[in-house]
Amino acid sequence: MELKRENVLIEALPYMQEFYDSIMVIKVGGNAMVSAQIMEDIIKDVVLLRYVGIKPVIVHGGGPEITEKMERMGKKAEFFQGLRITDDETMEIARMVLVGNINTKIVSLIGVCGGNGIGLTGYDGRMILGHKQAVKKVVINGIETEVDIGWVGECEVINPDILHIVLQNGYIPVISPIAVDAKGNALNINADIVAGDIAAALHAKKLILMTDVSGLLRDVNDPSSHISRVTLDDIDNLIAEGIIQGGMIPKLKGAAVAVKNGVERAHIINGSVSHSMLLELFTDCGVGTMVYKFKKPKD
Ligand SMILES: Nc1ncnc2c1ncn2[C@@H]1O[C@H](COP(=O)(O)OP(=O)(O)O)[C@@H](O)[C@H]1O
Ligand SMILES: CC(=O)N[C@@H](CCC(=O)OP(=O)(O)O)C(=O)O
Repeated sequence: MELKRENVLIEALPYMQEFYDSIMVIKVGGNAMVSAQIMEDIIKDVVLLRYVGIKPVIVHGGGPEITEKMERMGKKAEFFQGLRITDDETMEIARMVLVGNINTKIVSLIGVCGGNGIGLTGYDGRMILGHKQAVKKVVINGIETEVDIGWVGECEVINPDILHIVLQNGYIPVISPIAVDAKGNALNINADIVAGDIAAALHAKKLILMTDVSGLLRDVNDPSSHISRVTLDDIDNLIAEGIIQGGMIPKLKGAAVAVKNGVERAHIINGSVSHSMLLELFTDCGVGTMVYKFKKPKD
């Protein structure tokens, strides 16, 4: 049956009413930013949200770009449990790529699409205060070894004041996942974790995590094994069963922090499919995986 255009628009009305004036934190992963066209489509959607009275906040990643830049500079990217081992030089490269390149590009695109973006890092307004993660202990061949993952941080405090100021004035904040420690050192934090913490601190209505898969899959190689809903209680089991792996772990952890702290729902969606965010937010058929706190709502 052909869906009439006017029906699509009218289906959006109750959602627009519900979301009016609410804050939504949108995390755009490096893997979602697959092409200039996709990037533009994502930003157009964000600007549309602003024009229908929603207050979007973007947190961006850029892991693949950091790796590419490191390799071009003759440096091997190494990870420990999904976190980039970040020595002095890697921190410099990460800041160059995240702040100097990706953040500026997103802010510029927002302008081109008719919105007002403003680029921020954890330094601005002392927004993301953190500390270096402790040295990790691992057992290799039966011998306990210490692994220092360098300038990788953990959020301690989020000061959302600067975000409220810019949101109140109609800007779309664009946040790089860089925190600052008490001595002023920069810290590299996974962008999903930053997005979860920011959504919690802002008491956002929703956290939307955009990546390159259509949400959580029971079998990562089988797109038909899509899981459309998970509760907070499901997450630990799915990690323990090995179903949630690699880059999906920080996403679910970020989603869990947000939802535990009052964000109504978190959604993991495929950002590399054009306008997936509009479908998730404004139509009756969601397209990703929804993370929520309590028992499953009725189908
Ligand atoms: N159960 C799972 N369902 C879907 N994706 C998974 C799952 N477990 C691991 N993944 C991996 O997580 C990746 C997304 O995380 P990541 O590469 O960090 O993306 P981003 O750069 O968007 O943050 C997927 O491309 C997929 O390979
Ligand atoms: C500590 C750590 O691993 N930080 C990440 C920050 C960027 C990020 O999270 O990017 P994606 O969202 O594209 O994965 C990194 O250096 O890759």
